[in-house]
Amino acid sequence: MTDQAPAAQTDSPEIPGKPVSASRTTLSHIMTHNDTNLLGTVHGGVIMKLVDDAAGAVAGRHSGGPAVTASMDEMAFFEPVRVGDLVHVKAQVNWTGRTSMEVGVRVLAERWNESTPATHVGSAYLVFAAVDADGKPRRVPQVLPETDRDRRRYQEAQIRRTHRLARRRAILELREKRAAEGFDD
Ligand SMILES: CC(=O)SCCNC(=O)CCNC(=O)[C@H](O)C(C)(C)COP(=O)(O)OP(=O)(O)OC[C@H]1O[C@@H](n2cnc3c(N)ncnc32)[C@H](O)[C@@H]1OP(=O)(O)O
Repeated sequence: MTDQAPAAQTDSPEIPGKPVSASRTTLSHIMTHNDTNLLGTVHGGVIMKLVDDAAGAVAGRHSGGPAVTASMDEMAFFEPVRVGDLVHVKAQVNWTGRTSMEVGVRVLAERWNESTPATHVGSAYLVFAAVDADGKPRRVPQVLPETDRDRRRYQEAQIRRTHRLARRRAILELREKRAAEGFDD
């Protein structure tokens, strides 16, 4: 079940859809001692910055202009990243709404000077809103999934979207109810 049909599909036929592959991007970076936390492994915040950078590039490419991070959820770290790891941050648009896009990101790490298989060290889902020159949301092209994997990711993103909206609505309703009961918290 979805909360709505993507608006690009229904009320903005003048914007042609774009395939997932048109904006898919990989950002790669070698981790150094500047990137470590107090435990000596790479700081999660350093990885999150790369994730936001890669996702922002994808959102800008897909929407054809500026896009801002609206939310980042389900950032998961599976394995520690170490100094000397070559980190690849792979990002693609999973889903589009009227003015927002969900970008899925996979983080892989391999030793910078060894040809061993890369390890999947993290994943994240971010929502970006495309904005105009005044910072107001603007319409985005509908994303066109091309492979079975793209289609699965699109369907999973719709489920996350439904849950994000339901969670936001439930919290707003609770706050309104408490305010009506006289709570000032
Ligand atoms: C790349 C960077 O580093 S940017 C820096 C960090 N980010 C920012 O500064 C963004 C600050 N926030 C904002 O400017 C605004 O809140 C915006 C543009 C994200 C949203 O503006 P609003 O006036 O709330 O617009 P609106 O409610 O229409 O939301 C726009 C779209 O974003 C989606 N959205 C807004 N907030 C969220 C959220 N917290 N989580 C998920 N989606 C969201 C909406 O569902 C809507 O999508 P749709 O049109 O596809 O249905």
